Amino acid sequence: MAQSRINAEFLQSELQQLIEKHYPAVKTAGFRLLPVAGLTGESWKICSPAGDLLARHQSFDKRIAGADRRRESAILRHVARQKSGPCVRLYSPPWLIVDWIEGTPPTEQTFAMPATQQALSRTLVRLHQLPPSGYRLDLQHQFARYWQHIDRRRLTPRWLRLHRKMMSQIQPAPLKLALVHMDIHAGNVLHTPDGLRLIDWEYAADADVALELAAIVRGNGWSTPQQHVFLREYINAGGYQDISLLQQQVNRWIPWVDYLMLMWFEVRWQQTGEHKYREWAQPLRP
Ligand SMILES: Nc1ncnc2c1ncn2[C@@H]1O[C@H](COP(=O)(O)OP(=O)(O)OP(=O)(O)O)[C@@H](O)[C@H]1O
Ligand SMILES: Cc1ncc(C[n+]2csc(CCO)c2C)c(N)n1
Repeated sequence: MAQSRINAEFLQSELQQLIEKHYPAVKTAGFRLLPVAGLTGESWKICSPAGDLLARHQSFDKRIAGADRRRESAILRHVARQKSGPCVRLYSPPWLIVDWIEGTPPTEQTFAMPATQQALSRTLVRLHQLPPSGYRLDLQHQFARYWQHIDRRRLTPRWLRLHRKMMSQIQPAPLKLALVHMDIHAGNVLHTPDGLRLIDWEYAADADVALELAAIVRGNGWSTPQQHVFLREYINAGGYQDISLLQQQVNRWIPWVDYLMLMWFEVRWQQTGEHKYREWAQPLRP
């Protein structure tokens, strides 16, 4: 705890210097740094009369967990014209500074409602119409990296067998390769006057659109009827023509998404010791 406070203080002063160097206008207008999302010092809201910003630090742990600020910055620039994500102001490793988006997130309840699903489907379809970014997602490569960071004592023979299977299986051939966000949940969506916008693009990459849809369905624990409503909305918004093919492909990706979630929860449990990760991993453990 004391260690993380010292780390946060160090990051705060590093960020302070970065702003003073790159933003004379913000320095002159005055600014405050507010930690967001816990006390690790990874994300700071920069509040200034010249406009609010969000600074995101690349930590070693987050890099192991698959987040990459360089990729995030490149992808945010790639989607900039659509205004579906925040605008990048500065990428100066290990810091990425983006605009703070004023908006309200849906609640867990409203997130699963038809109106939100319709708006989300439209945003996703537009995103999935962009050309790929050049950052291709390779799940097996990611699994292999996660494997190095899992507590060996938690492995079981069944898990070992599952890992071998996931590593040797051929991945489903993409139905439609596109830029996908890969971390869509109520906390990463904002209702704004410009429509629904997405934040937290740290896992975005090029992959099959059906993988994105499978990740949404599993990550948000949607029931089969909710899943159908959502896929129907995605089809209605022009995302794909054939619902049964899309449904079949989403189903193919589900074991991959479940394994991704298990591995990520296990890595985060190992890194942070936060019990929520161990609890979330439990139902996915073979
Ligand atoms: N560009 C943005 N504009 C407005 N609010 C934002 C923006 N980015 C993040 N936020 C807010 O700040 C909070 C923290 O964001 P951040 O992505 O840094 O951490 P997190 O989502 O809690 O953690 P993790 O990065 O591990 O997913 C978000 O929950 C959101 O409420
Ligand atoms: C390609 C890809 N890699 C890692 C993650 C990180 N992640 C895996 S499970 C989970 C929480 C709930 O789904 C998060 C944030 C991702 N989303 N997409």
